Amino acid sequence: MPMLKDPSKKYKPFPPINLPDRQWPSKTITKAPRWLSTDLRDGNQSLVDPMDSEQKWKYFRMLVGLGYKEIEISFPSASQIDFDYTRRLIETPGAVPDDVWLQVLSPCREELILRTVEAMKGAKKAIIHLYLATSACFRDIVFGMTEEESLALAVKCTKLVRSLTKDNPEAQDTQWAYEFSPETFSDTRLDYAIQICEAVKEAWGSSEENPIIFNLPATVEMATPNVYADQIEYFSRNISEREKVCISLHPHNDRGCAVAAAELAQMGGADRVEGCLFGNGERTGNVDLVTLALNLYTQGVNPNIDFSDLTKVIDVVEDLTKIPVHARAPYGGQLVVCAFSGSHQDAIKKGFKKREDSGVADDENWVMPYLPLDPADIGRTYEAIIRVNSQSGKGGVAWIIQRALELDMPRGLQIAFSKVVQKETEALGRELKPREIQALFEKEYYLNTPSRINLVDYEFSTDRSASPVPGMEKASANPRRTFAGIVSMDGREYSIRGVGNGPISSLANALKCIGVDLDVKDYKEHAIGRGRDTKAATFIECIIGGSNQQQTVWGVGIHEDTAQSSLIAILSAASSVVSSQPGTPLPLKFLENGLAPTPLALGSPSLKVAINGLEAQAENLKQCS
Ligand SMILES: CC(=O)SCCNC(=O)CCNC(=O)[C@H](O)C(C)(C)COP(=O)(O)OP(=O)(O)OC[C@H]1O[C@@H](n2cnc3c(N)ncnc32)[C@H](O)[C@@H]1OP(=O)(O)O
Ligand SMILES: CC(C)C(=O)C(=O)O
Repeated sequence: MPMLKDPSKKYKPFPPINLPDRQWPSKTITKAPRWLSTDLRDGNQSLVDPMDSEQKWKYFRMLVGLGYKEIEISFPSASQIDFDYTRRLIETPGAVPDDVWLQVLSPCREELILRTVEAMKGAKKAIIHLYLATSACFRDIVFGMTEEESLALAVKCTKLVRSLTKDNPEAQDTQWAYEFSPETFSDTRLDYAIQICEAVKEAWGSSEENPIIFNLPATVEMATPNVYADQIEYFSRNISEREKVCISLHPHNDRGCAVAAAELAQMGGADRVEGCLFGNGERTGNVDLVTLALNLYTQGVNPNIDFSDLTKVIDVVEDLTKIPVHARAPYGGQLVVCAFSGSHQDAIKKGFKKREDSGVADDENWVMPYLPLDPADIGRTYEAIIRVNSQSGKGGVAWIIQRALELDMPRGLQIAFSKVVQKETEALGRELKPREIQALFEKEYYLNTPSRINLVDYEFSTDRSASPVPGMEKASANPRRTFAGIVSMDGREYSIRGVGNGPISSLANALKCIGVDLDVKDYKEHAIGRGRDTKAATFIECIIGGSNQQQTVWGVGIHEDTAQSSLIAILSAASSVVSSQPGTPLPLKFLENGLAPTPLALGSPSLKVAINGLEAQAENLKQCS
């Protein structure tokens, strides 16, 4: 049957709560609640294959390590596995830290309560948790009980627990606490929920030091989160001896709003939250404890749970539950601290740069586009933050090169190299990993890969008498440099010579001897590292081709010596020219015959050479051998 055109006959809207003076909307959460992890009970009971004792043991250790102090470990009357596991925890010395409460669940059935309490014998701190559904729907359909009958059963079972625990002279080594859940609370007539809890409180005998826990579950999430907040505030304002009561939340996620419901309901007065890591649990799950904790953290509130190594937590949870954490799960998802798209990457890169430049300490003032949390705080690396596919732009690519090689690429090089990356991602039809991008960069600019053209030997000489510009008198202000050296290209060696007003231009001019006609347009350098290990990184932008078909070519050089780094950058650009242009290098017969032929004269004059004038150009041609 298709979806109904008019669903209003089948589904009724949840009635609003009459609480005109509600206070919670103007409250903020300023401290962490008491947390109860029910991963090993509600989480476990909803797994295809519930955990065995060994797996529960491992999970428990992780929860303790994360900082949980109240852990619902089992439903001991359900299975021998759960019973034995409970015993093992209690009987193994040191397994349960002194400040951790073990909680176990039982229905309101005498024989099951007896078994449950028996399972907890000898525990240091034990919470016995009984549940009984109180909504009309459950009372009618499941139990066939009136409100009065349900109340009487809850009181009777509470008294039984009391007699077996805190009133039992033989059980005085244990510190007992009691939790009662009017299951389906959020669908229960509110005054009845309060009435049954009052009766249970009376039966248990609560105190301020050890308050009774009323766990008020949204067993099935049926309304918007504000309704749950109203229900909790109403309960909190109307239950007697509020100081002797701990109000606990247990939201399920049927409408996808469990986190919001838990947060608003804390504003409504709740003290404690029950849930599971990554929202495991019945159907759509219990409320996600990771999200709740890290939501608090990003508001500057310490959640008292340590998710510094969230990836490890994910590994353990996935391994034991056999349920993968969704790639987009808040905080934990594989994709949530990373950006693929160009404008996001650009903003994040600028954000990190600004943060670095401002010198702000790691634990201070997080202001970052697109990232509500510093990924480093939950153990995530930069590799996870920016990932590159065909949707990415220059910013993301530059970020990866910056992190991998410490190179601060000039904008023009970023644009040029991101086109190379784009081509590769499109050709492969997939994301490129940082290592692949680094390798592509090194190959493209001949870093760590043999360059087509290499310097074998060279020297510079300075001619202070020569005027760089014909007719200029004061030549010594701008001395001319001559590069003379041997380069190897594709296994052959050539002697080349060139004149310019600096090392870069003289080498660039000398390269004309082997048919590489490039003009230096821009030059940038910066230091890499500090102290003795400092290196220089040089980026040179060159122009090739005649005025009609000019192209930009980039060269990159890295060397301990700044001058060498510049020369390497020129050779890197020259190698790209040689590789990209058919017909280059020049036919060897020209080279072997000495002077370079016409193609040299056709290239556009370099800026430097233009200043030097045609005379220098002619001189360069003469230098080639
Ligand atoms: C919302 C929650 O998550 S509640 C926790 C749910 N977790 C589990 O159920 C996991 C463990 N459960 C089990 O192992 C079993 O269901 C047991 C041991 C509790 C009971 O097993 P069984 O006796 O075989 O009964 P069954 O599984 O069919 O449960 C239904 C019975 O429990 C009753 N029941 C359900 N909830 C409660 C309750 N809170 N108090 C008393 N009785 C209850 C039902 O009315 C029904 O009784 P009926 O058979 O007289 O009609
Ligand atoms: C036992 C109760 C607390 C429960 O799991 C629920 O209502 O979802």
